[in-house]
Amino acid sequence: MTAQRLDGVATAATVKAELRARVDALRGVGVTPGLATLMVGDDPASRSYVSGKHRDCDEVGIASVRVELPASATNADVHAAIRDLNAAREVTGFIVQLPLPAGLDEQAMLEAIDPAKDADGLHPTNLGRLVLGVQGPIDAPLPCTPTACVQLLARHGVPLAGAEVCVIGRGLTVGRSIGLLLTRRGVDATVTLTHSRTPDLAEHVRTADVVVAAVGRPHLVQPEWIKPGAAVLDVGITRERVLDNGKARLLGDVHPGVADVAGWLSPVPGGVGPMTRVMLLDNVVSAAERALL
Ligand SMILES: Nc1nc2c(c(=O)[nH]1)N[C@@H](CN(C=O)c1ccc(C(=O)N[C@@H](CCC(=O)O)C(=O)O)cc1)CN2
Repeated sequence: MTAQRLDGVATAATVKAELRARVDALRGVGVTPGLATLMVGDDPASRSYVSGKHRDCDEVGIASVRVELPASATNADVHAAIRDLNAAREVTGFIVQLPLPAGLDEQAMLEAIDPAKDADGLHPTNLGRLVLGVQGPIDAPLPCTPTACVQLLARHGVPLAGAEVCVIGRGLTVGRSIGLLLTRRGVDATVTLTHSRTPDLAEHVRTADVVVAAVGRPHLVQPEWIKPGAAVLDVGITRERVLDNGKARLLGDVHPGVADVAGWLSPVPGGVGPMTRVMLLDNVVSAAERALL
């Protein structure tokens, strides 16, 4: 079997076209959605992700503002920048790019963001709404990578109702919240959350109809772990230095041989990553729409 590709680039292009129409409608009533990014330090991967977010904004007509602080910034400096963004009228939503340099209190920064402007959906109030199952006419911001995973599966027709999902990884941006989305009414999957200390990890994966690998350990998930025909989402990205051409090779958490067993597989690059970026735009546009209600 050769798995069907869960194509994040093509699906993101479809979502961007939908977002462009929503942005045009907002502009029609005098509202321009605006995203700000706050980056501290000079991590090359973070810099490239942040640049991608601004390019995406340009493509769909969202205004964007880039705020940068040096790696030497203190907790007080970052708090001050967050306060400014909370107050900035032209900023509909913003993110603090993670990870922050060592010594900065990541949790305190996320909590300092105005929940109404939390474009990442990682503020405790918004995660709490997800736990409580609060759903309004326009959802509160949802965490971007988990929604990216659900959308990528749903838009490729992967059945989720009644599916057994095994999530590997308990990190903030994916593992801790994806189960809440997958078990929502209307999605109706059954979720097992595993992590690097789970004994017999392979046994949990073997019974899953859908596997979400988000641990950041290259090629951890082996072909013989996968139930034939299962859908496999590769969320991990590790940069391996390739010195010949100076470029880094990107490795996912899933061994390439999984493509011979799985029914669907998201590639790295080109799978969940591009979808994560459009889900961020969706949160920004939704925040502007919510403000009009
Ligand atoms: N504030 C946040 N910080 C971080 C998040 C997040 O959701 N919010 N997630 C990751 C990084 N990230 C977004 O910020 C992100 C990572 C990767 C991609 C992506 O498109 N990857 C490409 C490969 C690009 C490359 O590395 O060359 C792909 O998979 O095709 C988008 C967003 C941690 N920080």
